[in-house]
Amino acid sequence: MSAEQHDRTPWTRERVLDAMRGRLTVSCQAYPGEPLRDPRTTAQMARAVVAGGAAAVRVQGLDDVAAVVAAVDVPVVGLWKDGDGGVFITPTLRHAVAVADAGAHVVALDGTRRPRPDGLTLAETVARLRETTDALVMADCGSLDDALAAQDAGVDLLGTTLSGYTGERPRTDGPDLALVDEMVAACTLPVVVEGRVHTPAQAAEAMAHGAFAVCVGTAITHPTTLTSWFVGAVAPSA
Ligand SMILES: CC(=O)N[C@H](C=O)[C@@H](O)[C@H](O)[C@H](O)COP(=O)(O)O
Repeated sequence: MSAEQHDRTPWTRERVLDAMRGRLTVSCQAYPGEPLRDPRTTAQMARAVVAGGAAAVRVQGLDDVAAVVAAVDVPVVGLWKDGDGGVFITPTLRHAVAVADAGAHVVALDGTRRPRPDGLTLAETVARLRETTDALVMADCGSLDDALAAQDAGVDLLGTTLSGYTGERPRTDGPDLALVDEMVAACTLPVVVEGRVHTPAQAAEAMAHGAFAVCVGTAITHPTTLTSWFVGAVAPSA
């Protein structure tokens, strides 16, 4: 089906989970000031990764979420990054509602135990969000304690997204498979392995560790970083 011929079947909770289960989600993000930072470009990138077999896409920013929802027929995991330190991934209820209103099928938000800027708990945020939307909620976690608390708070999916970025876990070279093991053993919710999955072998390893799905960003959609890897290899001292 082309992007012009949209499948209008609603993305129910079960349909979203079925689409993502055991498959690859690709994060399509360009950061402020970067050459590819444009919702139209993000939508083209999303179409490109779906053409390659991505089962879902993860997208940052309200305009980008809306553009991508209109461009592809796979679930869109939306988020709104605000700030660059502390709690910055969809940090407040207001951000989460806006992401859902932009059309995201899954709202990804900070799923850590840190205080949120609006003073709400994660449980309060999830409960209030559910009053306005049927979108699923993905908690971006940085540790097992985050994941257990997020599960208690009522989210639908747990991500390892923030492992290595909150001070609770080391920033491993590849995905934090030790955390994956802990989360798969201790949590009942689906675990999305996200963060520093840089090779197909690492993605396969994450699945073998019990991941519900794997989400890859940089290694597929961030050419500036990819280029720097090669630059460093070709001319290590440049
Ligand atoms: C920590 C943080 O801000 N993570 C962000 C979350 O949306 C993105 O910058 C990452 O690109 C995404 O999680 C995918 O991870 P990776 O690009 O490592 O495959």
